[in-house]
Parts: sequence; C-alpha cells; structure tokens
Amino acid sequence: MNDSYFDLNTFWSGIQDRFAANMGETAYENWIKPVHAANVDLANRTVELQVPSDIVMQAWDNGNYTAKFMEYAYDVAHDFFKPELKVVKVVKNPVSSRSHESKTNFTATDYQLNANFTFDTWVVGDANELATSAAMAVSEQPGRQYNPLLIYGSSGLGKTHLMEAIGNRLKELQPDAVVRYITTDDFMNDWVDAISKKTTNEFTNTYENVDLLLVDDIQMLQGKDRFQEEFFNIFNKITKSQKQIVMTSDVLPKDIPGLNARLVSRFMQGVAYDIQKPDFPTRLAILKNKSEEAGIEINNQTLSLIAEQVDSNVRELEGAFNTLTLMARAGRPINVANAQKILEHLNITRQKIITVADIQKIVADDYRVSIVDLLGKKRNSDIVLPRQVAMYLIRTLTDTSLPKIGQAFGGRDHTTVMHGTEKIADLIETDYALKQRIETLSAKIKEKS
Ligand SMILES: Nc1ncnc2c1ncn2[C@@H]1O[C@H](COP(=O)(O)OP(=O)(O)OP(=O)(O)O)[C@@H](O)[C@H]1O
Repeated sequence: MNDSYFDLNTFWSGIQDRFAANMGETAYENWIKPVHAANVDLANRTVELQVPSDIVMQAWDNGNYTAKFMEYAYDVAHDFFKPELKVVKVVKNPVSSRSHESKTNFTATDYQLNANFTFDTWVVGDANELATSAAMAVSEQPGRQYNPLLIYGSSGLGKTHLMEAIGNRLKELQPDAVVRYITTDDFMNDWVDAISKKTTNEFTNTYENVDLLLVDDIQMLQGKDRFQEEFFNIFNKITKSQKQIVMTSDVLPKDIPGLNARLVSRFMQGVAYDIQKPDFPTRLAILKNKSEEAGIEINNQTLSLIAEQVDSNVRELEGAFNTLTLMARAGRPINVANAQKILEHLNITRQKIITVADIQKIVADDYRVSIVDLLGKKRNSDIVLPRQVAMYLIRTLTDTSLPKIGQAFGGRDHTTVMHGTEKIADLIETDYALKQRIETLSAKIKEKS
C-alpha cells in the first residue's frame, strides 16, 4: 500500500458534512466553511486546519469546535485514524500575478487547481457522459462552442472535479493560458474586499483578464443583488471577448431563488448538463481506480459491496473507501466482513430516503399540532414555530429546493421558506433548548426514515 495515500480533502469534507448537519447554516458558513484542511501528518497523527482570521479562530475556541472535530473525525474514520488537531491562523492567499502588476493591495483569492481533479482520474458513465464530452470539448477549444458551460447536480457527484479537469487539461495544452478557479463565496468576499480598499478596478481586471474562469457553486448568488450585478458585468466581458466561463450549481439557474432574470438567461445562453447519481458499474469503476491509485488490492466482492451500498454520493463512496484504506494501514484484513462493519459504522447500510412528508409528520407529532395546521394558513406562534422548524429540517436533511418546500406547505412562496429557515438557523445560535429539540428531531427523522 502506498503510505502517502490519505485523502485529507475527503476526510475533512466528511467532517464538514457532519458540522453542517449539526449546526445552523449561518454558523456553518461563517465558522466552518472558510476553514482549510492544510496538512496531515500520518506518522504523528496530526491534522492542521488553517483559519482565515482571528474571528474564526475565536469561534473555534468558544464554540468548542475542536471537540466536535474529534467526535466527527471518529465518525468518519473511527479507530483507524484518531488525529490530534492543530488550528492555526493563516491570512488569505498571496496576491495573484495580475494584482502584483496593479501596485495596489487588492488581494484576489487565488486557488491552485486540484492536481488530482483531471480527466485521467475521472470515470465516465451514463450519469455524466454528456457533461464529460462538453467538458472535454471546452478544454480543447475554450471560448468556442459551449460558452458558458454550466454543470449542475446534487452535492458530491463530481461537479468540481469535472470543472477543474477542464482547467488542468487546458494548462496542459496551453501552459500560458490564464485559468482562474473561484468559489462564488470567495468571489463575493473579494468584491467586498475590493470595495473597502477602493480597488474595484483591479478586482475587475483580475477577473476579466482570463482565458478560462471556473466559478463553483453559483447558486450562492441567490438573493445577492449587488454581487449579481457585478458578476453580470464580468460575465459579459469574458464571453464577449470569447474567453471561456464554466460554472457549477446544484440546480438550474431558473430554479435558483432570487437570481436576476438577466443572469438566468445569460447563464443558459451556452449549454447546461447535469450530473446524475452514478450507476453501479460507475461506482465500482471509481472504487477500482481508487484502489489502484492507493496501491492496495481489494477483491471484487468487497468493492462490490461498497459500490452496492453507497449509492447516492461519490464523496461518501470515497469516504468509505478511505476508511477501508486506513483499516489496511492498521494491519487489518480488507474483506467483505470488515467492509460491512465500516458501512455499518458510517451508517451507510443502504442510503435512507428522508421524505418531506416524514419530516412534517414527525415535527407535527412532536409539537402536538395537526398536519392540517402545520401546512395551513394559521399564523399563531404555536403553529408558526413548528412550521418553520419543519421547513428548516427539510432544508437541512433533504435536497428539496426552496420552491418545492414552499409547495409542500400549502403553496407558500420560496421567500417565506427562506425567511423561516433563516430564522430558525439564527434562533438556534442563542436558544439552546430549541437547538437540542431540533437535534433530537433530526436524529429521530434519520432513524425512522
Ligand atoms: N465520475 C467520477 N470519477 C472519479 N471521481 C469522482 C467522480 N465523481 C465524483 N468523484 C469524486 O467525488 C468527490 C466529490 O466530487 P466533487 O467535489 O467534484 O463534487 P461536487 O458535485 O462538486 O460536490 P459539491 O456540490 O458538494 O461541491 C471528489 O473527490 C471527486 O474526485
């Protein structure tokens, strides 16, 4: 087995998922999402997390997040890897080459492309075939046929991998090409930064002067009018000069609530391909590739068991596989029985489907209100609170979009749902009893589904 094989990103994203499931959206966005898993030292069993500012550092100290990290790390890797945690503050990335030229202090977030996210490590199957061909075409002839290219689909299905593969391939073919990868969140943060430093010209130059701009998670633009305006301008400049834009989103632009109609139409002026959940042969092929990369031999039966059970999210598939490799590192045999134990431990004995109706019923029972009232028009507080709690739980435990949640609550508007879920997310920051109640409800829902 290749000793250096440990996918820190997958390990950290497993832990982030658990944070996300157990805290409010706002707290997650502020304190967990900006944290970067920088290093793992397997020999000394330490993981280094980098936080971008003192405020986030304080939140980690005050919010007991280190203890939570340990708990979730155990969930992800159980006995096979129990790390010590080192949390350090690191200021944002160094200036990009363009901002050097500009002699200002505008600092663009400048990611390196993930070198593992290439077409070579990508497995093509029915669920991603069209998106893959479009991505390959774009990497070979950017700015021509498919501009913009939008890749959309649920979390953990490979959107970022495929998008970065385009960037990596273009750099291989044209080493001088300017490729910039950015998450929508960082784009917005950079814009705020540029405004405060009065360096908006440099900001615009940095983002416009590219051959290929890769923008991850554009659904984060929802309801952010100011950023949408700026993004619209940059988008137009890039596409007009026949440079390429590739974007990812969890839904089609028309389904992103609060996305300006002009942007919806611009985003759809190229092509949009979705990535679906991979079928069994694709999942098995992904696992086989992984075991080859890791240099460990795992028999077909064991891989099949994992591919069979982890059927809806490639990130989870990789998580199970990584735990298996840790098990091998600990000297235990890799076989069906041990794989089964891992799946049980990771709670992946077949993906459970949580439905909107289940959540509504469980919340209604818990608050002793009727389903009719929960979904109805009454506005007294003993109905409004459980209604908002149910909306919040549906939003956090399922992939249901805001408009669909609205429909499931008697045809309410998506902004009402957004308001309700945000209100609960804020409340549980300060209301410990409510937080506990929601955690208990969440556990009950997961158990019953
Ligand atoms: N078809 C595939 N072949 C190889 N690896 C894959 C494939 N699909 C997904 N993966 C792997 O699954 C993991 C999750 O993929 P990725 O981060 O790209 O998902 P995503 O759709 O962008 O998720 P999110 O929306 O949560 O950011 C990555 O490690 C990626 O390499």
